[in-house]
Amino acid sequence: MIEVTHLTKTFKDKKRGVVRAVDDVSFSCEPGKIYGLLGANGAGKTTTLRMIATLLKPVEGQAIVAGHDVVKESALVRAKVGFLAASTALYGRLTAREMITYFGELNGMETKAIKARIKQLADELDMHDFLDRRCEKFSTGMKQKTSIARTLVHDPDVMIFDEPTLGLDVMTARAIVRFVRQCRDRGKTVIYSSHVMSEIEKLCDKIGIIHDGKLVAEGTLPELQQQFGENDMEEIFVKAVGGEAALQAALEQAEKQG
Ligand SMILES: Nc1ncnc2c1ncn2[C@@H]1O[C@H](COP(=O)(O)OP(=O)(O)OP(=O)(O)O)[C@@H](O)[C@H]1O
Repeated sequence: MIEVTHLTKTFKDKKRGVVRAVDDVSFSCEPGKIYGLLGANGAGKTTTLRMIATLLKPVEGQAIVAGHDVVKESALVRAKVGFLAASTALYGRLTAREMITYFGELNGMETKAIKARIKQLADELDMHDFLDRRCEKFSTGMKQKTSIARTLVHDPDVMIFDEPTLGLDVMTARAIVRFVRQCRDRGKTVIYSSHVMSEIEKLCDKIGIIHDGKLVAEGTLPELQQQFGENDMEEIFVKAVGGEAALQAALEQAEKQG
């Protein structure tokens, strides 16, 4: 279970002054459900997820993850969370199996449990062909699958995926979406961030639209369709963020920041 209340994060930026990257965001996600966080570049998705995963401290508000406070009980939260970030890195000289094993050991797992878990992950993510090859020669898709496996080797209750299909071909993206669905079906609490509308639409039980640090709309797909009087997720999204001009302005701002 994840319960986020009034979560806020500010950054001091030389050019822009104080940036409210995440501004009074509240939402919750139950076990066996996928919460989709949808937002344009710079909307505040990664900052929100980094706070939930204990990598950043909120300036206000609270996040309770698997029963523990992310600030006061960060070690307990970390043991229960797997966070796949865009920056999740691999050591090129290790094979995928060595890499996953290493992270299993870091998580205090026993050899037998690691072996069984690698087999399960390799089956689910279709990794057997490259498990014993070095990561340095991997395609983007192979790297991403290995990153997912090493992030989730300890089979955490809470799984956070930050734009997991970014830059992947259709087949690899589909394999990853299928895998995320399996995690949900096994009772995991899943947060999935993306700016790919179709993925969010198909995958998520509840959708939160984040814009300029604020959660501007939330609901199941039918609820959002009813609220905005639109069937198409893209139209819902554009309406929720205040129209095309507001979206364009936010994207230009994000581009300037690089
Ligand atoms: N360390 C930082 N210092 C200053 N500003 C930051 C920092 N990290 C994030 N920001 C700013 O906070 C805002 C939200 O960024 P964030 O990375 O959370 O957005 P995002 O929705 O994940 O975007 P993207 O899809 O581009 O990854 C942006 O304005 C960004 O420039």
